[in-house]
Amino acid sequence: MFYDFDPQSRFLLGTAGYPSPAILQQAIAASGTDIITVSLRREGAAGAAFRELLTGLNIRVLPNTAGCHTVKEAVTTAHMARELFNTAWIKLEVIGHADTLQPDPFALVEAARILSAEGFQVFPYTTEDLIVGEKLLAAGCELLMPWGAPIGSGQGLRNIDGLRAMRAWFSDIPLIIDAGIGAPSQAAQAMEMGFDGILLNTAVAKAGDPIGMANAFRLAIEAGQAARAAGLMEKRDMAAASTPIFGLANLS
Ligand SMILES: CC(=O)[C@@H](O)[C@H](O)COP(=O)(O)O
Repeated sequence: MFYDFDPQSRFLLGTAGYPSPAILQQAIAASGTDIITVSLRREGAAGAAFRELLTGLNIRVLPNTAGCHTVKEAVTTAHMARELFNTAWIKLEVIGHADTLQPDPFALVEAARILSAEGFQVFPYTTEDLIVGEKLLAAGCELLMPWGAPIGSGQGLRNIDGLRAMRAWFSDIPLIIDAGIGAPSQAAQAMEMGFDGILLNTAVAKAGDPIGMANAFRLAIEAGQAARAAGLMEKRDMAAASTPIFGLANLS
């Protein structure tokens, strides 16, 4: 569950930077997503146009505070988002570093505390840091969104060990990988590791064929989820014959 919502799809899609609104609309349909995220600061007053684009699609909007660098900016943007989209959901981004777009953990926790106390259901974009994760939960968040890699980098899961530790540490908390996913195989890998969802934008929006790529990510995320559910084999250091020798005909 992501707060009060149990989505069918574990693919959360960003809506920025598509070649056209029509391609965005078709990419959303091809992704099979139940949740799209929209940037208030980038879309500005385009809320009405956005709602129109979603007509007929059974999709929940997760507004985000992309581009915010301070607690005040993020909180103000969240207030605007609530008005515009009539939702208590907010994907909270408070960027601390212009080059890496790394979240500012101190401002993030503070903004999460303020917004949670105001009744928002906060989806915090964070790192794989366990202590920051603990603080975000204490601030009122019910899920965490660790980065795979810096936004727009397409590097995939850059700190596998850190993410694995996070998955183990927060075993009962929904964890959604957010940002830095560049290829469907990386999304499948995260789902195989037991993450609960994947949020991405650039890899689809900037693909040669965004609709085809949205479909490819849908398949990969479903495959990773199914593989996890089916029980992946343990890795071994040594070979283990896959064909049993018991019952072999004696040819000597
Ligand atoms: C759209 C959005 O919310 C981004 O800030 C998000 O983090 C996606 O990152 P990528 O563009 O790297 O997929």
